[in-house]
Amino acid sequence: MQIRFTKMQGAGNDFVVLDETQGRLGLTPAHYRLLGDRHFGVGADQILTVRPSPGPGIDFEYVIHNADGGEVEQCGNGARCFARYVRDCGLTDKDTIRVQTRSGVIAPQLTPDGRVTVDMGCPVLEPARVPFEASGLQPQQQGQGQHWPLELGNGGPTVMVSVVSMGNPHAVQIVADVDAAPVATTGPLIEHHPRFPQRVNAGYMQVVARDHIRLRVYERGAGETLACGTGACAAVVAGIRLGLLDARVDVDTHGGRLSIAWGGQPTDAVLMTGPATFVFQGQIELPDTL
Ligand SMILES: N[C@H](CCC[C@H](N)C(=O)O)C(=O)O
Repeated sequence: MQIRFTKMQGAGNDFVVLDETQGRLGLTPAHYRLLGDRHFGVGADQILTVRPSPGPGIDFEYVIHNADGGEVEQCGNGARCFARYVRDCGLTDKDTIRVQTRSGVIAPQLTPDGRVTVDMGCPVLEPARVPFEASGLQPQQQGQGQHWPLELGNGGPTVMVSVVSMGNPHAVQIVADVDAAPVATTGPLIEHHPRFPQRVNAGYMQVVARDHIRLRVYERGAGETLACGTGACAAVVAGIRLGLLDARVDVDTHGGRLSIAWGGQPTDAVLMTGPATFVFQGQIELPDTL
């Protein structure tokens, strides 16, 4: 079957965007893996699918699959590209759209400077709802936040992580220098750690100032990406709760800068602002069955 797609990127986190507003494509996890494959397919960190509104007050449905083919709850950089896509393709003329995701409704807003601001909703801070199995662990309390000891097994190190969900799970650790952080070795160990029954995105945050961090993320189902929007949100929420950051923070990633704002209360929404860029359109021949 021939599939038309649009390639987009947000701060270097790259996506294949599929349009199912006129009907379902009927893809399987193996199809999503092939689309994400950088040698045998198009290549992307995630595959984003646009679907029609599921009901009143909602403009679209937004479905996200990681490069490993698994469907996930949320993707922040993808939300900005989603908004850019539906506007540029004429699927909407709104500046602010309401989008149903697996983890709730988010509201991307196209801004005059060409960036996109997304109300990402409220963070989830209770460990059990991240989900993180904390039984038998004693956290180190710091400010309003906690550092949880995570033994990486096989004689590996014990790292201290803060756990936050933005609809998807994040484990954030503070490092002195992100460039020296062992992302490639400890990232997979954290992603697959048994205390995260849904696996987890592993964030490495260097605090530069109270309004500026550097961040790398080893993403669940995709490996290290050039930027992670929900990871930036989770890192800023963790840093504010630990008393290390103020309410507005610039997050520098290898792919570009994201700006995050959070008021500090669990009922406050996290606002993420960043770029959303069209790269190219194309079509690909996929096997009918995979
Ligand atoms: N890998 C993530 C999904 C994509 C998140 C990231 N690309 C973003 O911009 O938020 C997960 O499995 O939860």
